[in-house]
Amino acid sequence: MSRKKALKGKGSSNTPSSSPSSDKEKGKKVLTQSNGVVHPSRPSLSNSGEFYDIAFKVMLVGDSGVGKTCLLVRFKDGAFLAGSFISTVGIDFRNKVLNIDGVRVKLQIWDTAGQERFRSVTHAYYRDAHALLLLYDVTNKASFDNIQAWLTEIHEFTQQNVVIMLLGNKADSTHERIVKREEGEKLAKDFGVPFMETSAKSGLNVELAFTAVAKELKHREMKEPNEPKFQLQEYVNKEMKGVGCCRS
Ligand SMILES: Nc1nc2c(ncn2[C@@H]2O[C@H](COP(=O)(O)OP(=O)(O)OP(=O)(O)O)[C@@H](O)[C@H]2O)c(=O)[nH]1
Ligand SMILES: [Mg+2]
Repeated sequence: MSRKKALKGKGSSNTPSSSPSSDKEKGKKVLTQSNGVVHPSRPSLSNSGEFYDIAFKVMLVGDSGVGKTCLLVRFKDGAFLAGSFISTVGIDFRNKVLNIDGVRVKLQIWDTAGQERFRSVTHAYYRDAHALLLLYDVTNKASFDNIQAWLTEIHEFTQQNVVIMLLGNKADSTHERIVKREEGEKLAKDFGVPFMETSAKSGLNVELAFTAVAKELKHREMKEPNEPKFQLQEYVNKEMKGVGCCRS
């Protein structure tokens, strides 16, 4: 399999037409399959010095304030955006290349605005997504109660085989916690999606959330005929850290 340049750093867009087609715009040959998975045609080096073998689009969704932007910044830069809350306007993306079992997987991660008024912008991006991380805030009951509505919306606008993972974020907020971990687990079980708690603040399980999704996507795309199916929830259960434990 050949390799290709990862898109440069941070991007932002308010229209799907300016979604990450920059590889094509730069005149480089990119093989895009019908499901939108990108297998680049020849090697190249990104500005950050990273090659990749295969690329996927991942979206962060959930109510405003649940911590989507912070989760992405923690994953990409290893930092926490403390201080005043700046709500995302429209949609924005960042890239990160992960080494999954020797394969360089580029995740193009779309950070959406949780506010209702941007919902139609977000809908336009759903159909290209290979995976969604759906977040609620363990200190905000409304954000948890809205998960069912989010899932309905996701199923309406995404590809049928999209990977969905439910994340209960802000797990570091022990005193402010309203939603118990067991409630998150039950909801996820009811809807048949994998689940874990995360904290963009402490870093708890942040790397794992993205790695698990990347593993699932990579396995789906590159599975050998007699290789067993990757068990996402089993992998998460094995690797997951609990609150009060160590950093991810
Ligand atoms: N304690 C704690 N606070 C967090 C965590 N993640 C985010 N926050 C705080 O929650 C607020 C909202 O975080 P954002 O990441 O901006 O929320 P968002 O989901 O991107 O919101 P929108 O862009 O409006 O959709 C900020 O004040 C963050 O500092 C976390 O894991 N723990
Ligand atoms: Mg945001």
